[in-house]
Amino acid sequence: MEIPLIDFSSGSDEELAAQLAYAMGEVGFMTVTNIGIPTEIIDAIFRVSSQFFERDTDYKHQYLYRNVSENFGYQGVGMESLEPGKPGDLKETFTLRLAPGSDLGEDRWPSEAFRSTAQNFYNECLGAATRIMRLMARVFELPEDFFSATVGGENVALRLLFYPREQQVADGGEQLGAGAHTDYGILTLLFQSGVGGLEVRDGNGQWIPVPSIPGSVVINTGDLMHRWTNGHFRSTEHRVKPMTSTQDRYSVAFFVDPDSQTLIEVLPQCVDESEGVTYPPITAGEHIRQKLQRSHN
Ligand SMILES: O=C(O)CCC(=O)C(=O)O
Ligand SMILES: [Fe+2]
Repeated sequence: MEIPLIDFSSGSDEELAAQLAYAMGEVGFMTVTNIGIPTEIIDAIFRVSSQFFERDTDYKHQYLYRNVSENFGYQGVGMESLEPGKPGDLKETFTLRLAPGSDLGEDRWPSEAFRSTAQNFYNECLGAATRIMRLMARVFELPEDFFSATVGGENVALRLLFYPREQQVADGGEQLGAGAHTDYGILTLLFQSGVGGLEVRDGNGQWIPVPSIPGSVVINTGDLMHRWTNGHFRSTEHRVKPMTSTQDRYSVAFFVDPDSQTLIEVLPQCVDESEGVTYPPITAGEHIRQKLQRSHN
């Protein structure tokens, strides 16, 4: 299995939609270049991220994550297991749900520069994600804003991720940087800083590395897209290997999920008589709540 590479600066919308349909239908992941997010904005979020994670534990603990309904704040190594039941992930994170519209107090943000950089980056990512969602709607011959109209922002989250170097791996190799999981919502944009470690699982259960290509963004579809399309778009399992070498790894993820009240029902055009409807309807809120709970126990 190869991760398809798609250049968004060339081709008509129809051609891009066809490439996207192939990538999401066969792999569930693609690497995209020229999505239109300015390099300075990407560089700035990585700068803010490393400045934060380099601080000491006492400092970072001032901004601790409190609960899954806020879905906001800092988590240290071991505080989350993306693969439920496994030892905690060897990563640190700063999660920012609804970065621009957040009504959490000033004291929850490390600095004004952190806040404005995160908000700028969030807005750019939302623009890029909207373009992708419109192409996805085209694939299923839906009105252009069918998917994007469900994304008001209440379940959209930006996440800064830091995988510190030289980790001691517990339980005979069971512990990972990020445990094997599928993402929850419509799609995820993932930016990597040049250090590899992300892997996706192919149909034979083999783990395939996703290279970190400078200037590119990795995009994958999540569970709710999988359900909506009756499995036509994949929600592919992925994980991050633990950083046991002398290199730190940074990444930034932007999760695009529908508003809680959105009822995710299999699209009629995705049902053919032989397969029937595979998934019962579920609200986006219920699905996201279940997944967040499972990884934060
Ligand atoms: O850090 C990465 O490369 C992937 C992180 C990830 O898959 C996630 O947070 O959902
Ligand atoms: Fe993920």
